[in-house]
Amino acid sequence: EYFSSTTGLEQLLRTEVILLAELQNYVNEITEHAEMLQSEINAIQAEHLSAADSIEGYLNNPVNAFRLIKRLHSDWETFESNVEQDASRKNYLEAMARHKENLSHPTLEDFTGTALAMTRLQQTYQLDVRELASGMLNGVKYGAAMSWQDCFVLGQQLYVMQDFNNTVPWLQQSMQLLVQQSYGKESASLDFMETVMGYHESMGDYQNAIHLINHVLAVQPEQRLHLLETRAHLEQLISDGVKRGLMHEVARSPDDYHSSNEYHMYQQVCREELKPEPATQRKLRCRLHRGNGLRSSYQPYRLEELHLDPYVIQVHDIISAEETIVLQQLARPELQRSMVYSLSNSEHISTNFRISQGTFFEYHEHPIMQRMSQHLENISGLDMRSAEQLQVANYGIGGHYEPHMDSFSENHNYGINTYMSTNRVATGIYYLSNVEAGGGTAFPFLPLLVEPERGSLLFWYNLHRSGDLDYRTKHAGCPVLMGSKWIANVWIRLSNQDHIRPCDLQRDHEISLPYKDFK
Ligand SMILES: O=C(O)CCC(=O)C(=O)O
Ligand SMILES: [Fe+2]
Repeated sequence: EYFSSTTGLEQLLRTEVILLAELQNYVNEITEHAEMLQSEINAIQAEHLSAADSIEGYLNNPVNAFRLIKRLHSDWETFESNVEQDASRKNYLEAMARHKENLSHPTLEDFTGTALAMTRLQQTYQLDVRELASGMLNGVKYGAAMSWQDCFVLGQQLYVMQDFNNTVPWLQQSMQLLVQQSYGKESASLDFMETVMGYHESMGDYQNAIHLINHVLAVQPEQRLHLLETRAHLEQLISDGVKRGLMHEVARSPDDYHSSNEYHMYQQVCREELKPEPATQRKLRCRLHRGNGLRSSYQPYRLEELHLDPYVIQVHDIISAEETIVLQQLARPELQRSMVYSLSNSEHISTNFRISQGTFFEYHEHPIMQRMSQHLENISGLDMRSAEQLQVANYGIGGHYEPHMDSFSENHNYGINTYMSTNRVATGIYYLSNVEAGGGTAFPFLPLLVEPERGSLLFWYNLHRSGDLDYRTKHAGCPVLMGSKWIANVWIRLSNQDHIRPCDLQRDHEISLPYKDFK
């Protein structure tokens, strides 16, 4: 699977390099062949030119007579067998068949995933389709523009995925680009345009369907008479005010999580439209923290409070840039599509609400990992023997993790009885990269956005002191708009932590209950 991380895309780029070389090879071969045939043509034409002066005189020459007969008797046959034996086409197709077997190729799921990622980015960051298609983001040119075909194929894929709300703007964008660009006038292009017209028609976008018909008719008025009828029909629908078609029919069902207030707030936090109140921020401090005295040989930590209740901190410059790169390199070959635990069927599944790739390590596998664990112990005082394995994860463009709790719900079945059968009291996220745009960690209820900062650690408690879930700590990874996001997750279990974070006899969980079923 390629769309869920940047490392997957690197493989696809390598595939394309090889395919490109193969096609170049084919073009070189046919060019060489064509050049050889051209020189034969030129030579024979030169003969004819000299014959044209005096045909009789030319043919009276026995050498010329011999050469003409020889050419027609054998040379032309040679040309034919030459063309027949030209293996370049066959070689190319065979090579391509081999490449299809051996090289990385995106699947339909990748294609669907990447189309979905585009609309996710568009919606979360409220991007203008026109700007996005022109290769601009927030007024900055970031890459090549999309062609009208690119926009159409994206629209078509969204149509297939029945995301009709998002289909329309992409089809319309493709229309707009089409009328600006010069387009092919050959029949195949016009056929394609008719197909595109059909999409507009079934969406109920009659105006644009007519627009396309006019384009096609301007080029081939006689051959495409059937379009006159379609156009008259569409014009009638418009003048009757008929609003039919998929774009008028589908409204997203209101119980979809993506229409909820909570999801809306999450997206606002990702866009930095929703921020903590100045009054709560004023109480926050930055300080140097010596750690809990366990390993005083470390430099004091540069600790920044991000929220007091629930307690969320970011500790800056804990691991070096070089160390973050080492961790990425160790993880790269092991990455797998990230899974989430499904309560309903008690197994790990891949879903669209978490799109990233990840892998797990034991802390003793590498000294950097061991130090990461020690730092967390030093900063929080928690017993790291109760930590889960280190999870390194990578998010590609559009990769995200929708709002969720890291702690397990009250009715979670832990199975066998070890430290793993207690809840996740705290979470630590080491950021192993910066992210060029988007990709922050969002807490919609606080409402807080933490920007990934290479080498820093984000830490918070998921549970109240009573051990109850603190629903305010619901959080998410905003979609990566530009760049590649690397993190390392540490989940610390409640087992053995009593001496550090004594549980409260008063249940202090009421304060977060309103967020439990926030919709
Ligand atoms: O990517 C992020 O910023 C958050 C990741 C996260 O919440 C998780 O992996 O549980
Ligand atoms: Fe999480």
